[in-house]
Amino acid sequence: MITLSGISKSFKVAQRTSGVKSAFRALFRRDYTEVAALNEISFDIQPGEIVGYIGPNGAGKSTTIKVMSGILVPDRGTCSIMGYTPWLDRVKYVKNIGVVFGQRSQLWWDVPVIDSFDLLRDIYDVPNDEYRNNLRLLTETLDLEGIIRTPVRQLSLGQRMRCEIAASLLHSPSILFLDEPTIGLDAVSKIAVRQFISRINKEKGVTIILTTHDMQDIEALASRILLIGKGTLLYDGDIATLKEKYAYDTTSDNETPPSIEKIIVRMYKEYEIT
Ligand SMILES: Nc1ncnc2c1ncn2[C@@H]1O[C@H](COP(=O)(O)OP(=O)(O)OP(=O)(O)O)[C@@H](O)[C@H]1O
Repeated sequence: MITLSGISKSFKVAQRTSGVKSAFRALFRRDYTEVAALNEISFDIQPGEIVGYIGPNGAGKSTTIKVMSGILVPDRGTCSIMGYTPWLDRVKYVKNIGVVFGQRSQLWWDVPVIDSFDLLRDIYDVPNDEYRNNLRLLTETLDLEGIIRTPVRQLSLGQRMRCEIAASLLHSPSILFLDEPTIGLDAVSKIAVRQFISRINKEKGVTIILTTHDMQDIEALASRILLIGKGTLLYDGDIATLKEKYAYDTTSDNETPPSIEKIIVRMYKEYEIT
């Protein structure tokens, strides 16, 4: 369903130094450095999987999600998702995917949530019956009834995040990219979001790629993880195997068996990516 092969992406970043002299010089000459965000990333994801995409800050997770959702064009490599190349077939492709960036909103700030939903229905050209059914189901399961007529800017983070997730699913996508969907949520909201993600995966077979720094998200949802560090894919395998491998590892502390959080910290150290 998803195949990435040798995806590389770098960014050209203007060097800025402080001081009036440097600012003046920068008007005429800019120095650039290149940041290699992704280096030959390859993996396959099958329909119905929930994959945890993890790695430390700046590892390249969001860049990968942006490439997979067609927002960024890689420098090299191929990406085929449901037969589409995301950045080439954007218009047709986006009907098949939902994307949630925990740190950004796809909802219009000043209007009631329902107006954003209606707009998304028009953008994605969702048939009326399908839209009504999805809206009803999402309103019930994500408990949106009391907030759907409120402007987005008046919502709490947890309320907004539930609306963001609903917004990403109104057009019944087969694939959902979740980039830090539980960031900043309280314990109750986190559990509610996790339960919902698990439910749409089980009941609707939605394939989910989840980036998160919250290892409890991973523990609760993913059976497979992809570990990325400094733009390179370092581990691709199931969590059960990792747990077996580290089952009797008591080097970091006395926790036996170690939690997934401890295992990941250990892996970050082993791969020298912290
Ligand atoms: N638009 C951009 N311009 C320049 N550099 C960028 C840009 N976007 C990302 N980068 C750089 O690419 C690298 C990977 O960034 P990315 O956002 O993919 O990391 P991440 O794994 O999602 O990190 P985090 O966990 O902190 O969100 C970082 O070094 C970052 O500074």
